[in-house]
Amino acid sequence: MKIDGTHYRSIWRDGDGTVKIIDQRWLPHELRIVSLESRTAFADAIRDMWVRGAPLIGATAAYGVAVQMVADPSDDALTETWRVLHETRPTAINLRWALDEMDRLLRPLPLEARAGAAFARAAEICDEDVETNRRIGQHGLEIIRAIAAKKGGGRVNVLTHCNAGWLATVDWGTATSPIYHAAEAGIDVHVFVDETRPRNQGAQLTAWEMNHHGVSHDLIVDNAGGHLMQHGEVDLCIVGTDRTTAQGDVCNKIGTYLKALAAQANGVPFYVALPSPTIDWTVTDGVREIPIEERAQDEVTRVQGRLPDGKIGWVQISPDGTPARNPAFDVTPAALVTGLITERGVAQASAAGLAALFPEKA
Ligand SMILES: CSC[C@H]1O[C@H](OP(=O)(O)O)[C@H](O)[C@@H]1O
Repeated sequence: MKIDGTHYRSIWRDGDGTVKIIDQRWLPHELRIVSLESRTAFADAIRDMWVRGAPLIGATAAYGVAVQMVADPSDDALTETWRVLHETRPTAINLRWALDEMDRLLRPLPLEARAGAAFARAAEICDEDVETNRRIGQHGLEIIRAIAAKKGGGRVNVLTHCNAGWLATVDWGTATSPIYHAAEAGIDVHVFVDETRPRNQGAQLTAWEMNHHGVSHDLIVDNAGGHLMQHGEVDLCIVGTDRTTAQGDVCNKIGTYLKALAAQANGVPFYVALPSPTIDWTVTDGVREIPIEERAQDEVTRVQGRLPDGKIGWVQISPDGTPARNPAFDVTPAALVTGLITERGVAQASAAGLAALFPEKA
């Protein structure tokens, strides 16, 4: 995506051969680019959310394997890298998908061929993600265009949760791709950006993206969405996903389920932007089977931002020693999902719906 005239992806291999990322912990206040040069650095970057978002986590892990193959291409190193990177975050299926992809590709190869093949595959995974998200945008654009037509060309108000933007992927984003495509098609689109506690990916990242892309938006507290829907101010919701089951149950950032309940209660279409690597074909019951990451309590008891001295830091918002729970995701049952916007088109949130678009998986 273009930032001040420069085109960025959220991860790339630089001309000097190093892998660069945008360290998202410092956005929106500072755009910090860092190199990841060891398996440990890649693991830290995923675990501590320097990069986040299911597709980007997968792409980062793929490059993490490639960097490790330079250091040590042995079978043991390949196995240990799978383990070290896989244990960083348990919920986004793209992490396991990418690690399995790399392992399947590399293990049959001679050691001396592994690093080159790994970097080539990691680059392909990035390019595939960009194309997948572009197609999601095209399919999602038609949904927004139809709503605009029903409103006589009036403004289409979209609510989104967390950041499923280009910062959560390699480019375009998933939930934001239809929004960007609609804006570029000249449709009057407005976005309600859920701040998304506790890590505020909406306030810090989606608002930053909307600003830079010139998309009209309002930042809202997470608890305002139901009220806006009740008052007819939301035409549709589009969110991302970290893992969607073959039956269409959608695991996404904590709070998504509540938005889906409010959407159903108010007759607001609730769409999920779903790149196919995010489908876990092995899971049937999302609510009971998808592992939900529990993150540190201090993400709840503190909030990060720019301090009075201009530095970026954390402010405690609750009494010392306040205990907290911090489940990072929840699961929205398929029955609450209007449609799954995939790179192959819009599917019903059901086994039949996904099988119709992905017959090879059925
Ligand atoms: C396009 S996937 C984005 C997805 O990932 C986010 O989680 P996190 O920021 O913790 O990695 C959130 O669930 C987004 O919807």
